[in-house]
Amino acid sequence: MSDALVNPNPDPEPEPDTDAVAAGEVVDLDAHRQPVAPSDNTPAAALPVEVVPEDDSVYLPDPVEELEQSIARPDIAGDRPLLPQWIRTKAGRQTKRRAMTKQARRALRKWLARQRTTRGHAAQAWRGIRRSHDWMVGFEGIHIQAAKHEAHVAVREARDLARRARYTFLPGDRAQAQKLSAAAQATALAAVGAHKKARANRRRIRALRFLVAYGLPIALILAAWITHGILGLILSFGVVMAVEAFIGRKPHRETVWDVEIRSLSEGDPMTEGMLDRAFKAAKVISGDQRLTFVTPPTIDPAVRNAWHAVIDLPDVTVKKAQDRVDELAAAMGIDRTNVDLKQVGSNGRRLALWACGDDPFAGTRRNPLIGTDSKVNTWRDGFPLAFDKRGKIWRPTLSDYSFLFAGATRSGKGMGLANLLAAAMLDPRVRIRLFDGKGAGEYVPFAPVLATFVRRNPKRLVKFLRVLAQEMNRRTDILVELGLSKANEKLIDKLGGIELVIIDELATYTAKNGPGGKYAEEITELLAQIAAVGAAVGIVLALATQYPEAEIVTPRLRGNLMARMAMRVESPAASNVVLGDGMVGQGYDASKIPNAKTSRGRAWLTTPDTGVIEVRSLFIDESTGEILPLIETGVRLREAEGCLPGQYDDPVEAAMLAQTGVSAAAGGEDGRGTVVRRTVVDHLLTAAQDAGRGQITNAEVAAYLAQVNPAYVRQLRESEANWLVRVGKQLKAELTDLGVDLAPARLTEADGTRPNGYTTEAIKAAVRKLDGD
Ligand SMILES: Nc1ncnc2c1ncn2[C@@H]1O[C@H](COP(=O)(O)OP(=O)(O)OP(=O)(O)O)[C@@H](O)[C@H]1O
Repeated sequence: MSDALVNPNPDPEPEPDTDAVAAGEVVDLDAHRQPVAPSDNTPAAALPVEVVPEDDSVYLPDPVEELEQSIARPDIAGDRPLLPQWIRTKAGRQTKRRAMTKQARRALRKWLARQRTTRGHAAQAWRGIRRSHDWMVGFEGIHIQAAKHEAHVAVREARDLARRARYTFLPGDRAQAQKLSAAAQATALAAVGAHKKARANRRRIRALRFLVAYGLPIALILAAWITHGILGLILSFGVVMAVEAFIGRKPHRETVWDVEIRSLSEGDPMTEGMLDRAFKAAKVISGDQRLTFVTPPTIDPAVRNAWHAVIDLPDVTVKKAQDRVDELAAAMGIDRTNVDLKQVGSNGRRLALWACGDDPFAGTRRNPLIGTDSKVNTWRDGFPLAFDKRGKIWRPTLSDYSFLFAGATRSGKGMGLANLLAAAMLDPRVRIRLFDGKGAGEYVPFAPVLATFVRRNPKRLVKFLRVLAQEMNRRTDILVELGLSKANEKLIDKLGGIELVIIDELATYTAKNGPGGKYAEEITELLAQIAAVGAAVGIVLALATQYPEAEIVTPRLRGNLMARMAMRVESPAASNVVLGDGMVGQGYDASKIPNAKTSRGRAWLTTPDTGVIEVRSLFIDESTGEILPLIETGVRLREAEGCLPGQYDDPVEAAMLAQTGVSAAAGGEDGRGTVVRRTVVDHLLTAAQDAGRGQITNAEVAAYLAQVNPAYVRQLRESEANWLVRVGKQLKAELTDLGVDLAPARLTEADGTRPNGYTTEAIKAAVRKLDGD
């Protein structure tokens, strides 16, 4: 089939001939196109424009951009006025081929649908046998009857004429009568011969038909029985009955579909007529109103089976069309997910309509950073997070707001965070601080890059957030000094890098009766404060939770997390907790996302830049360890710039070390985020608890410390008294360094002796003080 189809409807007045277009209208775009009013806030019908990253950040081009380039061949000679460029592209041809295949399939399906039986297949098979028998019997009988009748008549006539000739005595008349009698006899003989021939003919034809109608099936059944036994008998009988049922089918005569109804999901092309009907059926416009096409429906080469058009609505706002998107989609034979309606321009009536016959989120898309070994500028270019229905990849920046990822278990929250981490690792300026509330090992491989990594430790988080709040104030002071309200890219280094605080499974920390219950209120408050002003000074939060409940994510906290991604949730109420009160009523309901493997990562995303849009997160295959090379690249890039944990002065972890005696940089000592403090006070407490008397003497303390710390071991030729004095001094110095006020006191032992030592209560009080409780 030629690529060049003639425009079936160059004139906007008459109804377009929908049948004439097989796979997409080839139209004079220039003739139809009117200038589209530029708009600041809407990207219009144009394919999305991406930020072009500069030299210090790498992004692979979106497939959309590639396609746009591939169809951007200029028509230098101007000799293709009626053909849009895309029809000449591979994508255009493929789309057309697909549409034709789909239509052929649909035609077959419809034909089959008409063959349905209403009285059971056995009846249908019996009808088939009867029909086969009728066919075998044939219509030859009627010829034989006629020939027989003719023969009878001719014989009777010949007999009469012979009798008349016999009894005619006048010589002239007798000769005439004999002549007639002879002719009648010849006719009678011929008629009898014809009758015999017809009978012979019928016997021959019937024998042949018998062979086909009965002989073949019987032979098939017998052959199958002999060669394959009883199984062959059953199978061949089944086949014969199926053929008989097919012969006995009784097609529905009444029309079960309306030829006027066209459906994008069936592969029909989007046409002006289809849209006009759909808008009327959805009651967006009334029966006497008409749509005006600014650009006619054309294929969107970026997405399979997708179309777009720009329409001027008659005395109706785009908002009204958006409100009736469900009905509109249904009238086009697709789901609302497959439709995107955007206002173009500022008069409120120009609509950019995009619709796709297939589910645009049925396929996955890989994160474009996979395989990259260059830096990413997350402040300016953002991080690739998700793709929308038009195939555009959204890249929120780390310069404006904090994030919330929420969804039921296995809905894809982790993938959202993985996309964020993938880009953050490749930006050495980002100090990633990860608090894993689930406590599993999934983030351990990231540890070498993480400025802070702590697993399931609410007490540590609350202390950290206090320190971070101070850090936020320090940064704010710098901005105040410079007379700025918000950090800019040049200031990032001066401020101390971009702080990205990731908390996976927030409920561990903010649930009142969870493991962090004691700190829940303070953590929520600190998070809300940091989310409110942090982004302005380069501190960004990314929180993830499986329990989107008002207790876990309070409305105040949610209000300050400006970018929120609601994956599939369990209830409309949970969806509202993420997206905002009343959003379900406006049609944004994450609980309607199907609970299926193919919908993992699907979500409603709301940010100040995008509004509420439907997306699916980009995919990073954990099973094949796709993230691991990115971690290695992250380590290499950071090492080169002195940005690995331990290579630079980190005021946050330094403060945490001073407060708690242990650092969680790169996951702490074991690199697994198991940040357990092992100070001398802990040793004292363990020793006292081991002693089991509620107190411990100096001598016992010295003996215990010598076991756990070589510095306390008694030296060769050191007298016991000297050793005890040395241990006492060393211990005092360590306690002073920790800021712990714990001096030995005189104890009373059960045997009446009064050695120096510590009560367990006094040590516990020192531990509590150290923990800041
Ligand atoms: N955008 C996506 N495309 C394809 N598959 C995805 C996508 N997002 C998630 N998945 C798959 O869904 C599964 C669950 O994802 P993930 O672990 O991110 O969910 P989760 O909500 O964090 O689960 P959990 O609550 O158990 O931690 C994984 O196997 C993942 O590969």
